[in-house]
Amino acid sequence: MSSPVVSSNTLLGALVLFIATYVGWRWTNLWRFYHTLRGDMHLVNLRAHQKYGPVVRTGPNHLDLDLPGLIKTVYSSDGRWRKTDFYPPASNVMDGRVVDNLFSLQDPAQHARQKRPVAKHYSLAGVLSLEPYVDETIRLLCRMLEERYMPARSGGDGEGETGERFSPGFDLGQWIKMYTWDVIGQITFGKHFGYLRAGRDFDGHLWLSDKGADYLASVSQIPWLDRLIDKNPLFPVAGATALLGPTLQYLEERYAAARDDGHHNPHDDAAAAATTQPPDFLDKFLEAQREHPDVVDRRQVVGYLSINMLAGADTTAIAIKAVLYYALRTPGVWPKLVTSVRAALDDSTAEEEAVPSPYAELRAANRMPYLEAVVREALRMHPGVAMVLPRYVPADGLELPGGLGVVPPGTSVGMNPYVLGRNRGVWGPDADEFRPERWLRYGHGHGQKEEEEEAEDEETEEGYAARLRAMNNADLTFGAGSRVCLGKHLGLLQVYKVVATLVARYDLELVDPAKNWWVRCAFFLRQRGPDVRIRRRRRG
Ligand code: HEM
Repeated sequence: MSSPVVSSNTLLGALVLFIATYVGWRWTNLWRFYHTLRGDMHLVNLRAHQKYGPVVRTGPNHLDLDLPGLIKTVYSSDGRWRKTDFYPPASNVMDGRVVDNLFSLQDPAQHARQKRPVAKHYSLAGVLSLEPYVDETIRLLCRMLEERYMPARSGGDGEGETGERFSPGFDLGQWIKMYTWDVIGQITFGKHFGYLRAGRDFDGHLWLSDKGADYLASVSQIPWLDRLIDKNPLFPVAGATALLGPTLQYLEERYAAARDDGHHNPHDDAAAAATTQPPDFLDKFLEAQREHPDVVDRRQVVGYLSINMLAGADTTAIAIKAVLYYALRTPGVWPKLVTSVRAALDDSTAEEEAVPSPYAELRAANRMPYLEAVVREALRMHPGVAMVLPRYVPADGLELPGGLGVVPPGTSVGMNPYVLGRNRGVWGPDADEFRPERWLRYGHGHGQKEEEEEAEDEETEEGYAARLRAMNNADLTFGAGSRVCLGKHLGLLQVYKVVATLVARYDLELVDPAKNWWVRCAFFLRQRGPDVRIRRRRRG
């Protein structure tokens, strides 16, 4: 649905209608600030919609919408729906100057200019070139888990064919977080940060990234606060900028290495021939600097690097943890996932040092439809980003459906992926249930609502395509339009490969299936856990 052209008189009338219609009045941005500090904004948004309907006022100039039909309008690619002042706090300060990044930029022209030199590196083809880095990190994750929780095979103690018991319980989620951070270090700088090897957050950076998210999510509700704190030119108090510390350090190291011996510089033919490592993101960004000197300077390279850290590691960890948590605790799902993944993969995946087949091969051939369904369902139930993604209404206003009125230009409107994921109009009365089958074709061996419905309830191909389209159209997990997530392919590659590897190699169970996990919404919907027990896969 596109926005209608509205005359100024109509707009005045619309404004009155607007004021009269909306419930859930909020005269100050402070309550959003408060709930962001509390970490329950996703639930507050959801309950508000359950109580007041699809349009809720959440501040003097803010409207929160639960209208999937408007996603294509509000998150369009036409450059008219600008990101609001919510975003600039995510910029960093370097050498006393504010450095914008692809996430924080508001101006569409500047954003397009900054995105052009690097977009191809985040395409599926670009990301596949980084797959060896992901594989290497998955191997390291497995090695560390085995050393710590599955020491040498004992055999013959009556505990099954491999003779192995389940380990004591531990927080697998923390290992997943260390895995995604090490992947980001590896693909960005060609070097793990070292969390997996250390088995802990040895430099406090993972903790710092959580605190950075807490800071950003809350000051972004009252953006001038950030200008007093992080962006204060006189007395800066590090906010988002603190996250840049390790990035700058690695950047300096890599600049120095490139200067000293040309190591791993893809433009140095001798060095390129001597290394089997594919170029990492820093190589690619430095190449962008050479190719587009008018757009990319050294600060810009830091902007690109910082976004990988800021947007790429925690979101991916959240997704993987959600997949494991929901699949393990929902009756019937884990055994089905295990059967389908193990059937699709070569048995050698369970062996030492192995990771599943190339990502493109697995997904293109749709060899693991149930894993695909589980991932999509986990992202619906627990999206990595669970706050409203706000945009300014452009000059011609926004007509709401169902006679709800016209929203005046300049109003901040947006939708929350978490709320959209529970919209009963799209997902049905079981929207709160984790049911991967909803992503599959009913009646084809894996997709029926109830087993007994299978025979009479075969879904046609067209029917399934239409249903899938409706679900895809309501999905804001990765944002949409010109500001859609740049790292979607990269994130999903990491999710699929690590989950498939864990399922293929190990038996897993939750320590306490009845226990709900700890969740906190600070833009990212981060969790603690899942706490699991693990053992090597049993044969037979
Ligand atoms: C499963 C993992 C991920 C999820 C769920 C996710 C989610 C999102 C969402 C919802 C947005 C839109 C935010 C908005 O409109 O306010 C976004 C933007 C973005 N994401 Fe991701 N993300 C993931 C992984 C990644 C990775 C791995 C990277 C890069 C290494 C990345 C880089 C970005 C960037 C650069 C943007 C801003 C795009 C722009 O405005 O042009 N993301 N992400």
